[in-house]
Amino acid sequence: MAKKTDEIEGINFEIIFSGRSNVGKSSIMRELTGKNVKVGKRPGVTLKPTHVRYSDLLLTDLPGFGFMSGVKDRKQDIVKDQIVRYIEKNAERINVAVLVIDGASFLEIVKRWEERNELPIDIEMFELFRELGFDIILAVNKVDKIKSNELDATLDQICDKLNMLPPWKQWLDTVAPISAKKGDIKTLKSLLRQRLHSEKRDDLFKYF
Ligand SMILES: Nc1nc2c(ncn2[C@@H]2O[C@H](COP(=O)(O)OP(=O)(O)OP(=O)(O)O)[C@@H](O)[C@H]2O)c(=O)[nH]1
Ligand SMILES: [Mg+2]
Repeated sequence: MAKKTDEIEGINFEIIFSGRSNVGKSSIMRELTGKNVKVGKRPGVTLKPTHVRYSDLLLTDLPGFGFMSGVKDRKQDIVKDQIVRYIEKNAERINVAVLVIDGASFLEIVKRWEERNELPIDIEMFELFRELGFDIILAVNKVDKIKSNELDATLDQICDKLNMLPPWKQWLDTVAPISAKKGDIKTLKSLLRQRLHSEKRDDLFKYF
């Protein structure tokens, strides 16, 4: 089982997985590590930061932002505060932030928020990660739900919303289209390895 502890000593490299509820953060952690991280059909499965540790490397699966089924609004706000507190408290040791989105519903959800004149929460988080100086990877998950002839255009529009000038292929260092469910996360793995390599931590490659 993955650990659920708040105080963890001796970590030199931390990678966080963050994003809206139900986008597949825990599925990615499970695929990446082979550990029995809890995943679920409804939003709001992960309610506390959940860790997988290898040596001095920590992978952290965060609870999701936003709607969670069967969870009260107030509780959602508490969870959101917890996430932001976790991120701010550990900002110094966090090297990489993987922002996970559901590629099949992202544009629709962003449109809904924009129609209400609100800043979509994913975009708010992306900006927070930038401000904190994290190296950001955008994992566009659930691409199995996007028609293959629409994939490039969808990825272009997603980049545009996050202030990355399209075409998305200019952002191959940042954007990883994946499908955790299909077990296809190789673009993400390769970006993570790139980050480990640039920190001279090739010794950690063996873990994924
Ligand atoms: N079609 C498809 N479904 C996926 C993919 N990845 C995950 N899912 C499904 O999405 C649902 C949510 O997955 P989780 O991994 O629990 O999502 P999460 O982001 O950890 O959710 P919270 O913990 O609630 O924030 C599950 O039903 C998964 O099977 C994918 O690549 N494609
Ligand atoms: Mg989860």
